[in-house]
Amino acid sequence: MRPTVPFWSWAAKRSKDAFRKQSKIDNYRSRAAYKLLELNQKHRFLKKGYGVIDLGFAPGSWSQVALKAVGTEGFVTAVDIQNVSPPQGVFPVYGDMLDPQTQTKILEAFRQHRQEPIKRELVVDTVLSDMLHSTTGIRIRDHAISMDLCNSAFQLAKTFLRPGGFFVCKYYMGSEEREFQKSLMEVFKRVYIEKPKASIKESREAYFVCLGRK
Ligand SMILES: C[S@@+](CC[C@H](N)C(=O)[O-])C[C@H]1O[C@@H](n2cnc3c(N)ncnc32)[C@H](O)[C@@H]1O
Repeated sequence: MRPTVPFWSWAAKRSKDAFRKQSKIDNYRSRAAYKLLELNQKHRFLKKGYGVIDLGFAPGSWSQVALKAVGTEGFVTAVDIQNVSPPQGVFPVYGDMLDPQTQTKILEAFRQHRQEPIKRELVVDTVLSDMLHSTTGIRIRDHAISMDLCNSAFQLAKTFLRPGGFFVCKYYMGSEEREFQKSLMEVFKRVYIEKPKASIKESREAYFVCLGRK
């Protein structure tokens, strides 16, 4: 019988395959869904009616989780460099987040998709980034590319987030993370580093969870 505690609190003790199997049962596009579910259960950055930008959405399990959490009154705009169909109800923007033009594309997408006054279009509640490049195995290089992705997500968060808003950002551990964390702390009231249970222990990924944009 399924225990009543959250799935990820017992699955991690079994095997990483437990998350993959469960994602098939729960109809998530990948096991990454459980990372977001766990982070959100702890920090509550996805709520009914929220507007969310999901960076690096493909294949789409974070968008699925976000869409369910925000409901029909909220919206999810999802960005990826890959041309993957998003989950139904999620509005896609295709582009490279390292290209400054992509931010303009996102703004355009808001204009087309949301028929509201321009003032509202610039304000979202939560920016998620699960972006990661194909890692090379060379730690310094993988860390440097990841920090570039984090910085592009942070720039976007500063442009689009309302005061009090939230920013969740995956990074590949390395020497520049402290400096990046300091920049986050200038913009957000609280900044946490998290390693959710569905994240493979040996992997060097972790997440900044930033609460309360100043
Ligand atoms: C780990 S996957 C994200 C998984 C996703 N959160 C989910 O739940 O299905 C990382 C994604 O980041 C995207 N990505 C990597 N570099 C990018 C870039 N420069 N611009 C936009 N997306 C990028 C990749 O294409 C990939 O789809």
